[in-house]
Amino acid sequence: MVLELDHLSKRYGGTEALRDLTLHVPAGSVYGLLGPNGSGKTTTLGIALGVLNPSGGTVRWFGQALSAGSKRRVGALLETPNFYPYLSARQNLQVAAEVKRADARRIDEVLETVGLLGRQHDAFQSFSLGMKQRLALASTLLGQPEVLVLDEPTNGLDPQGIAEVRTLVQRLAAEGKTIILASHLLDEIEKVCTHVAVLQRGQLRAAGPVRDILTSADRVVLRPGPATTPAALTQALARLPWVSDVQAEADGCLSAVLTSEQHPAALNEALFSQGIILAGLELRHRSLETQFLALTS
Ligand SMILES: Nc1ncnc2c1ncn2[C@@H]1O[C@H](COP(=O)(O)OP(=O)(O)OP(=O)(O)O)[C@@H](O)[C@H]1O
Repeated sequence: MVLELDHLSKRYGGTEALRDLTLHVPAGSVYGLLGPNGSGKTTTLGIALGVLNPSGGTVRWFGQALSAGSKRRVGALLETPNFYPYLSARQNLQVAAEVKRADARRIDEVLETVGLLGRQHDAFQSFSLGMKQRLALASTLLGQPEVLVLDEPTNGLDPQGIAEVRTLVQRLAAEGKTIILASHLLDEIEKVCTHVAVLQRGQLRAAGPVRDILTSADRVVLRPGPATTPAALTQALARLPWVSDVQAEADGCLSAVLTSEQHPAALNEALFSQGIILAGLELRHRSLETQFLALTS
């Protein structure tokens, strides 16, 4: 595991910002921390990075307690950092390289990575918010971190800026970096993350691969044919181990959840072989919003 947070708690006076939070980030994952404002994402990242002290619990990076050595392997972007408005992108990175004691010869490479090589001589103040955010990422990349920690990296960006930052995150992940990303946007988590932890009021609601947490709950709605009673259909469904959570719907219909490998057509076939003829079969996608609300309600 790249990062192991175990039983973290955090109190700010009377506010309990985190309660018994345990989450483990596998190497190579793009790990999303998803939750509404105030759910404890920033607090979690702050504790992980050692800028906030937890009230309880432990933080381990690469299997060890946080140290100067492990900090060097982690790059963080918690808020848009201050660059010099009149200096160019390149000049700002030169300053950053000096502050971080990073190799200034890597400036071309990081500018290329974030797609700003062509704008390297333009003043920071002329940049769009998305470009500013990409320059911030470039600055973080100067230290060649293995892990990137990003807090709401697309906040305040227009759709194009959002798309640029997302593409960049995906590109960095493809290069093998582990990325930990806090966001209140489901859509963002679904588009870029492999794993997600859902936080609500400082508590973990669910965690695991995005596919399991956010998209496994599509339901199939079955309308029995004229010769089939709902009871017979229920019995037939009970014989299929890959069908779960059968529920009655309006108009004598039933709905159920299939394991992710199974296609609705296979269900139709399996029921037909038991002598059940359906008058209708329809896949009902639960919107991510509905799933998120269900997780956090
Ligand atoms: N310095 C502080 N003093 C007191 N309370 C705080 C402090 N920082 C955070 N909190 C509280 O802790 C809780 C979690 O806040 P946190 O910023 O971690 O949430 P978040 O999910 O990152 O939300 P946001 O996206 O709004 O930053 C909130 O109730 C917040 O008001």
